Amino acid sequence: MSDQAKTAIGGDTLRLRYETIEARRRTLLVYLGNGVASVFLFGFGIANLLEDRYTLAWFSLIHGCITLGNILLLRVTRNPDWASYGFAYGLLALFVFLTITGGVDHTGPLWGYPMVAVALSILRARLGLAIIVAMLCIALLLFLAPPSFIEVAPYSTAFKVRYTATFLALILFTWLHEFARARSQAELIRVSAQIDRLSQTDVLTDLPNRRYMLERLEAENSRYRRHQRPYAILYGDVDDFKQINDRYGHQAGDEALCAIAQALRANLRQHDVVCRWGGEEFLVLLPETGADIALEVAEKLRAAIAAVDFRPADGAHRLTMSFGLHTVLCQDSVDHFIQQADRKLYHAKQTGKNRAVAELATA
Ligand SMILES: Nc1nc2c(ncn2[C@@H]2O[C@H](COP(=O)(O)OP(=O)(O)OP(=O)(O)O)[C@@H](O)[C@H]2O)c(=O)[nH]1
Repeated sequence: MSDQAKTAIGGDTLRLRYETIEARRRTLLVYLGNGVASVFLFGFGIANLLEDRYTLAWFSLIHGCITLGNILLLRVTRNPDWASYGFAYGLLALFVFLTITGGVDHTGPLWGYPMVAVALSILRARLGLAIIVAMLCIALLLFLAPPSFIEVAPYSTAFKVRYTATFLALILFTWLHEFARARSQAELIRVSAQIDRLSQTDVLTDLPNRRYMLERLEAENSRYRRHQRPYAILYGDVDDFKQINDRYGHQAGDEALCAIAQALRANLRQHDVVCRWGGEEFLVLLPETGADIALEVAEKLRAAIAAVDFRPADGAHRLTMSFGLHTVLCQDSVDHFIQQADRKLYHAKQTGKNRAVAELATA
């Protein structure tokens, strides 16, 4: 298949689709994560205020404001990345604070565990893992810091050792999970792209098939509705193809179709699309092309097919092809335009074959 068709049919489209879904999922999670964090932080803040724990209270309330700010930022920028950075900062700051003060009855660092899950589901995998590793490093530094440098809640040595070990295990399993998930996701995209490509490709000629062409035609037709830029459809049919099958066999017929497909592809621009429409019929879409150029292209293709050096087993056969071409200059359905091209093709067959017909006689 041509490079042009490969990029269109290949994994890029699927990857793009996947990234759009992923961006939507992240936006939703950033809203949700910041929303839940705001509720918790304001709740903690008020509870701590009522119990006269002012440092904890103000810290919670300030970070509650930061998470609310993240929600506003996301609404304004529509970019989940900025709000994610704000959220990552909030998580880290909250973790540092809870570890230093010990929270309620020295249970503060335990909030690190749910934070791991939250960081991974809301932040991108790489940023999420970086935040988790940063949390562990911060916890270690605070556990080891001399009291003269910073006063940290008095955790027992047994707690520090077990906390570090369990946090390390959590990081390891989280990383393994993330690694396996990323790999299977990449594989899924690859296989889906392959299936997508196969479902839109003609097995014999490796050209795009009718299904793919119909999608492209619909897209081109909607573009016409928006911008009124003309486009052209060439309907090509190999002349006396039955004779090739009858004289040289079906295999030679298949080879002729492949040679024709190659010649058509080689004589079109990068953004034109050619497909095997069915049997010995081919359809060409010429985007943003007026009637004069379309006729020139049809003539060029006709001449290119006539010049194909096709030599079946014990003989030589001159391949020729007839074309009906229709330039879209008004709004109607794709089916209607194909029918118009088909009528002109019929006329080309009736008037001697090996020709391109752009207009039907009005008389
Ligand atoms: N080898 C081969 N033959 C095919 C394939 N698809 C369709 N055909 C044959 O193509 C032939 C088309 O014959 P017709 O519709 O009579 O057309 P034609 O002989 O080209 O005559 P005109 O269109 O009037 O020039 C039929 O014999 C089909 O069996 C294919 O994939 N491989």
